[in-house]
Amino acid sequence: MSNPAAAPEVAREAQQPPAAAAYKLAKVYGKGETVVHALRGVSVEFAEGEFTAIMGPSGSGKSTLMHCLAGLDTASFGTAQIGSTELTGLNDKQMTKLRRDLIGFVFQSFNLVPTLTARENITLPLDIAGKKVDKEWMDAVVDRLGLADRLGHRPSELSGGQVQRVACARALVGRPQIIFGDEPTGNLDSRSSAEVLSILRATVDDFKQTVVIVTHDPRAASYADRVIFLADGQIVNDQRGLSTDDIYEYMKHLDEHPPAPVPVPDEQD
Ligand SMILES: Nc1ncnc2c1ncn2[C@@H]1O[C@H](COP(=O)(O)OP(=O)(O)OP(=O)(O)O)[C@@H](O)[C@H]1O
Repeated sequence: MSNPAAAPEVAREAQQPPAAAAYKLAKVYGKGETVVHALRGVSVEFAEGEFTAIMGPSGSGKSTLMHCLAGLDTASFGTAQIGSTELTGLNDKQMTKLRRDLIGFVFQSFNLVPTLTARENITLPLDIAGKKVDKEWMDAVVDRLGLADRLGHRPSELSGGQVQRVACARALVGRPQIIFGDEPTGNLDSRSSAEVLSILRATVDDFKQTVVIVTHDPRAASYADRVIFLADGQIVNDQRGLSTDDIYEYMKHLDEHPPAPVPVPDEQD
């Protein structure tokens, strides 16, 4: 549902349209006594060619924000955009095409197809879209993620970390305009985590792709150019160039001093 009052209010970060944006995005679950305001009117733009990490305490709305931005969930109020396309205006078919053409996903819940090999899973989105696989890039991604000798294996023959790296390769291989990751290193050991994060970093630095991840891990967030902190469905801090220690300290501060909830847009109107 689109809210006509949801005019963009955030300052444009760059001359070109943002790779993704939310304007006064609100998400309400349930009603009456069980109502949950998962997002309380969040406005944020993600500039092209930037790596952003979204952090915040459990239940602060990180996944909800990412799912609304990626067209996997719909907002109760406000708008979400990919490039200049407003997602609320799209039908199912248009949404599927937009997700397929422009977005790469590294979500833990996005399972691989069990009957396909790792290689087939990685190229599946391109095969479906009828696009050619860039072999050089595919080899680089697969090498970097340590999957070269696992390409013929099916998901059941891979470890959890390898499955997650295959999902990461699948998201990267088509060089989508924007990559969303929900805890992309959640199940990985520190070495595999570093590989996944450094390849995400490289897609931003070398190919000017846009990456947005949700993470609980300050070390993972420190790979990002920008860290957005959510608490109780609102953005409470938005900074660039933070170190692991800075992020850790701010998360501690958030736990100790949770901000007061802001009124949600439907209450304001
Ligand atoms: N389908 C749903 N029905 C009801 N409430 C929901 C639903 N999905 C999420 N919520 C609630 O919305 C709030 C935000 O959830 P969300 O998953 O976005 O938080 P999160 O910051 O990603 O949390 P975590 O770090 O624990 O994954 C939480 O209070 C959650 O319980």
